[in-house]
Amino acid sequence: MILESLSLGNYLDEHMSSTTCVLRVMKYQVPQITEPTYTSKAHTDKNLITILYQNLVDGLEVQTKNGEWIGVELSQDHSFVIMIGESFRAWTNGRLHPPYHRVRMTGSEARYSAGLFSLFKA
Ligand SMILES: O=C(O)CCC(=O)C(=O)O
Ligand SMILES: [Fe+2]
Repeated sequence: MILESLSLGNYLDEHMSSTTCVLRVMKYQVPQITEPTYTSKAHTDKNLITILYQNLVDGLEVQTKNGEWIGVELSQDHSFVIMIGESFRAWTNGRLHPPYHRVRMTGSEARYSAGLFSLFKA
């Protein structure tokens, strides 16, 4: 869909055959202090596209263009967040921008998330 919107639909097969995916499951421990803690530093992903799933405990924050951090609120419990990474920015000659994001932990429950990271084959 992204490629089609950039009139790059003809490159879809080439794209699919030159990329691979890594699935990573993450656990964020309950913070030891009562204030909210940032358990992942603000970053952009370096791969092509990331598909994220967070299980029950929210915490993902994304930075807007004017520098404001907003918590990602999903419309339904079992929704996915899709973000592009730096490789996709390079691949589209800077037409799309990967978002800075981080994870903010509050409360008393550990947080689990799963990320499917697509990247160019080595
Ligand atoms: O756990 C999350 O929701 C975000 C993880 C993340 O940003 C990453 O692994 O690059
Ligand atoms: Fe990330």
